[in-house]
Amino acid sequence: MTAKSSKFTDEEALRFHAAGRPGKLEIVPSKPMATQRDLSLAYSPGVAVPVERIAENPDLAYDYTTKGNLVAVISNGSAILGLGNLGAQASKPVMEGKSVLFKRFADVDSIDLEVDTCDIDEFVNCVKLLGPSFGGINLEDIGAPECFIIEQRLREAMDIPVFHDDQHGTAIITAAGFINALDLTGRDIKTTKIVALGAGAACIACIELIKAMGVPHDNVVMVDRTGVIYEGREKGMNQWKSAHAVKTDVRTLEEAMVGADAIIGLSAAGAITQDMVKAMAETPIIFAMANPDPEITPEAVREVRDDAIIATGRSDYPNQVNNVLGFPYIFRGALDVRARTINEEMKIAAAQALAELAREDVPDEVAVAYGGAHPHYGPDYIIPAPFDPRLIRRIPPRVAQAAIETGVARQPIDDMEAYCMALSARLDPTVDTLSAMFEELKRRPPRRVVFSEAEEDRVLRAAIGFKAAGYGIPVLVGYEDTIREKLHDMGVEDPGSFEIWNAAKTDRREAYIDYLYARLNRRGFLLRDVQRLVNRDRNVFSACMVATGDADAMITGVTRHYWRSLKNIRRVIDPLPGLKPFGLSILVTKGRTVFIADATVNERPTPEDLADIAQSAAFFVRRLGHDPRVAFVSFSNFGNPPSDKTEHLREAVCILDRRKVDFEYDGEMQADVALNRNLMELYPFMRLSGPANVLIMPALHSANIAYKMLAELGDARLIGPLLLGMRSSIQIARMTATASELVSVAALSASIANALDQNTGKTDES
Ligand SMILES: NC(=O)C1=CN([C@@H]2O[C@H](COP(=O)(O)OP(=O)(O)OC[C@H]3O[C@@H](n4cnc5c(N)ncnc54)[C@H](OP(=O)(O)O)[C@@H]3O)[C@@H](O)[C@H]2O)C=CC1
Ligand SMILES: CC(=O)C(=O)O
Ligand SMILES: [Mg+2]
Repeated sequence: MTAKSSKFTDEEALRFHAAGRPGKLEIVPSKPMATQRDLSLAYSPGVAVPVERIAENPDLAYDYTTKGNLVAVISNGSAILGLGNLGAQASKPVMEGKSVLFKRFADVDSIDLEVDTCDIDEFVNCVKLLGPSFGGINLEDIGAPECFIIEQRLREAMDIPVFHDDQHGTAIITAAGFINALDLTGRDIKTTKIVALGAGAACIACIELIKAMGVPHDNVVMVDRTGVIYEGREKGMNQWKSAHAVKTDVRTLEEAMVGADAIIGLSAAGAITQDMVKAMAETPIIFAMANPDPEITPEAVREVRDDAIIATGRSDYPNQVNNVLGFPYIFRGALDVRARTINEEMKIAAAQALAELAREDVPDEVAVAYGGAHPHYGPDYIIPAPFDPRLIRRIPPRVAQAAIETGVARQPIDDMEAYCMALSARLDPTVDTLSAMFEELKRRPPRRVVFSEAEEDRVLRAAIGFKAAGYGIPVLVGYEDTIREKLHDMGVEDPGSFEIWNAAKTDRREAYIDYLYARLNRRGFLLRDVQRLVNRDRNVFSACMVATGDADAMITGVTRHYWRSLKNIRRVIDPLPGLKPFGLSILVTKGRTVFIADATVNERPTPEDLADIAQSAAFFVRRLGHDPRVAFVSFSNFGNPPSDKTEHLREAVCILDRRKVDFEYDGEMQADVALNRNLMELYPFMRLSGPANVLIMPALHSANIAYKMLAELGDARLIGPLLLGMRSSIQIARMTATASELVSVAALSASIANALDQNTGKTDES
C-alpha cells in the first residue's frame, strides 16, 4: 500500500528521497577542521583532556560532547505507521524523517538507528548499551505489546529520557485536542462515551491518559481486529488489552458505535464506515488518526454528518492530531534541563500548553503560519498547526519547569524569561516564513504561473510539483505533443488537465504582437522584428501572456543565460513606477539568513539606485519575518582607507537619512564588520544594533561574485536571486536549478504576484 494523496505522485515521493545525497540527513562538524592545530585539538592528543574529565565525572559529557542535544530515533520496524511490520530496514525513511523534524522544529540534533530484531531482550540490550551517546531516546514504530515491555525495561535501565513517541507523544497531542473537542461540544468528561479503535501502542496510551484525566473506565469500549474487548474475551488478548476490557454485550465495532459520543481511531486505513458515523450521537467527535491514511476521510464524514468535529494525523486537513506537535518540543524542554526521564508531570504540562495555545487568538505575526488566516478556536481549529512558531516558545518551558519541579532535572534553568527568548532564536524565520507564504497560496484564488521552458524535464517536473502542492495553476509553454508525452512518462495520470500554450497555434498571438509593437515601434523595432520575437522567443511570448493578463506570473531561466532572458523580458514588462528592478539573493546558513542585493541587474548603481534598492530590499525582508539591518558594504570602513570608489555608498546613506526610512542602515563598511558583532564594537558610533542581514553591494560584480561564492563554497542554501521592482512577477531561475528549487521559485513568483496586486506602485516593494 502507498500513501494515497492528491498532492504528489509515488514517483515524486521516490525522487524526493533519492535526489542529490540519498536520504534526508547529513552530519556536519560543529568545530573547524582546517588546520593541524584544529586536528590536534579535535582528535589526538587534545581529545584526551575531555576524555579524562568525563571519566571522572560522566555528567561532563553534556559539556564536552554532543550528548546534551542529541536524540536517537530507534525502531525495529515492527509497526511502521499503519503499514505493519515491514522490518528494520524499511523503517529507515520514517526514522530519518523524524530526525529531520527534531531539527526543523526544535533544533534538536537527531540520528536514526534501525535495530534488526523483534526479540525483546536483544533490542533492550542493544539500546541500553548505546545509552552514553545520547541525551534522550525516542522509540518509534515498535508494535504492541512488545513496545510496552521494551519501554518499561529501558526506562528502568537508563538515566536519560526514554520515550515511546507512538504511545506518549500521540497521547499528549490527542489529549490536548480531545479536551478542546469536549469543551466545544459542551460535554462532561465524566459522561462522554468513547469508542477506542485499536488496542496497540498508540491507542492504549491515549486511553490511559484520557482515563487519567477523568473518563470513567466503563465509558470506553476498546475494539481491535477481533472486535470489542469485553470482560472474558480470550482471543487475541494480552494484559494491556485486558486492563481496558469492559462488561458489555456489544461485540462489533458497528454495535459499539451506536450512540457513541467520540471515536479515537489509531488502527488502520478505512476501518470506519459512513454507516457507523451516522449511528453516533449528536456532534460526534471523530479522531481518525491512522497514518498515512485515516480510518475514514473527513470528506466521507462530511457527506453523512455536518455536525462532527473531525481530526486526522495528516497535514492536508484541518485539525492535524499528530505527534509531530509534541516530540520536538518535549525533548527540547527535557534536554535543556538535562532531564533524567520524561515523567507524567512533564507530559501533562505539554498537553496543557498545547490545549491552551489553541484557545488563543492567532496574532498577526503568526497568521502567516496559517496561510494568512486567523483561525479561531472552534470545530476546525482545536489544535495549533505544526508550523505555528509559538510552539517552540510555549511547550519546552512548561516541560522544563515540570522537570525541575519534580526533581528530574540535572541542570535547572535560573532565568526562564531568557530561556524563552533563546528558544525563539533557535529557528530561522526565513524557513518558517517561506513555508507559510507557500501555504498562503493554497488558500487564495490560484495564480496562473507560466512555465516558459516546459519541454525541459526539470521544468515539467517542477510544474507537476507546483500543481500537486496546490500552489497555483501551471501554464505550460511548448509543443503540446512533446509535453503531453513527457507528462505521461513522468507518471501523470491526466496529462490533459495541464494547460499548454503553443506560440505557433494560439489565437492570442496577434494581440501580443500588437501590444509589443506599440511598445517597441519607436525603439527601432519593425513590425516583423516584433513578430519574430513573439513567435520565436519563449520568454517574450510568455512575458506577453503576463503583460496582457492571460497569466499572473512567470518562471524561466534554465535554457538561456540570465542576461538574455532579462533583456527580452524587459522589452515586454516595465519596472514599477519610480523603482529600480534588482536581484535579491537569499542565503540561508545555519541559524542565519543574509540577503544580498543587487545580485543581477544594475552594473554600476548610482547613490539613488543604491538607496532605492536598500528600501525595496528592506521591505521584502520584513515580509519574510526579519527586522532589516542594512549594511552598504565595500573594502573600507567609514572612509578608511579614503577612496572615491566608495563615495556612492556614503551618499546612499545620506539619501536614506533624508528619506527618514524606518529601518536600520549604515555604511560603508567591510563585510566582516557588517556580519561580526565583535568587529562591530570597534565602531561604537555604528547605527546597526546587531550584525547586518541585508548587504547592499557597491556594484554588480561584487554582489554576483559574493552570492555565488557563498553558495558554492559555504554551506549556505541559496534561494533566488529574486527579481524585484518589476510591474509583474517574473522570476529567472538559475540555469542549474533543480526541480524542487524551481517549485520554490515558481511559488515565490505567485506569492510576489499576490503582493503586487495587494499593493500597487511603490508601496509594495519599496
Ligand atoms: N496521528 C498520530 O500522531 C499517530 C498515529 N498512529 C497511527 O496509529 C495506528 C496504530 O499505530 P500503533 O499503535 O503504533 O500500532 P500497533 O501495531 O501497536 O497497534 C495497531 C492496533 O490497531 C489494531 N487494528 C489494526 N487494524 C484494525 C482494524 N481494521 N480494526 C480494528 N483494529 C485494528 C490492531 O489490532 P490487533 O491488536 O487485533 O492486532 C492493534 O491493536 C497506525 O496507523 C499509526 O500510523 C500512531 C502513532 C501516532
Ligand atoms: C505519526 C506516527 O508516529 C505514526 O503514524 O506512527
Ligand atoms: Mg510512529
